[in-house]
Amino acid sequence: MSASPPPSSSSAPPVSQKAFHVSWDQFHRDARALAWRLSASGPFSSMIAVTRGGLVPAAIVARELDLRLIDTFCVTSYVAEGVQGEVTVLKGVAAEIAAGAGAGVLVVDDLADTGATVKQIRALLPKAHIATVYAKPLGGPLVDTYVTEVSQDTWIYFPWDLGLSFQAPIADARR
Ligand SMILES: O=P(O)(O)OC[C@H]1O[C@H](OP(=O)(O)OP(=O)(O)O)[C@H](O)[C@@H]1O
Ligand SMILES: O=c1[nH]c(=O)c2nc[nH]c2[nH]1
Ligand SMILES: [Mg+2]
Repeated sequence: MSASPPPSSSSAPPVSQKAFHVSWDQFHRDARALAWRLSASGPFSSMIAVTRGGLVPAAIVARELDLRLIDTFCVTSYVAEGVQGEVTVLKGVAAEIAAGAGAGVLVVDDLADTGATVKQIRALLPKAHIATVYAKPLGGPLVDTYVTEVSQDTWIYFPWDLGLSFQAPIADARR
């Protein structure tokens, strides 16, 4: 799968140079690995999935940790690949879950990049346990648990954003 170079913008974080393509199988394994790590933390009474990317790992982690009370925190910030706009909260969390500043609440997202999204969640729920599958150096220190770190100049391509496509033989590039 080839990656088109991301667009640049003066307000954007460092333009990604590298591409990390994640298959469904790999994502499932990494989300399970996150659940294994989280099983040593907690216990958690409820979960918050950070939409949209957090919905997929949240389902996998909830299944592994037998969590059934799940809310969403609906937020968006990236307007295009590598181009971050304002972090906009479209929907907060239910009062009963937010009660107690998030104590006993597990928050799950697919990744922490600049950490802007995690900062929003931390401000709302300072006692929550925030977990992501992947993290970049700026976001990783703000997260309580993650599985794999990639460099800041790597763009992660998630399986729900990918499709199968023809690959030209390597020899073609040398002609
Ligand atoms: O650490 P940050 O720089 O805040 O970036 C990480 C966030 O960006 C992406 O979400 P996005 O806002 O693009 O929305 P999506 O989940 O709907 O794709 C990703 O799913 C994280 O939630
Ligand atoms: O698909 C994505 N890959 C990334 O690396 C990333 N960083 C922020 N938002 C992102 N979305
Ligand atoms: Mg997201």
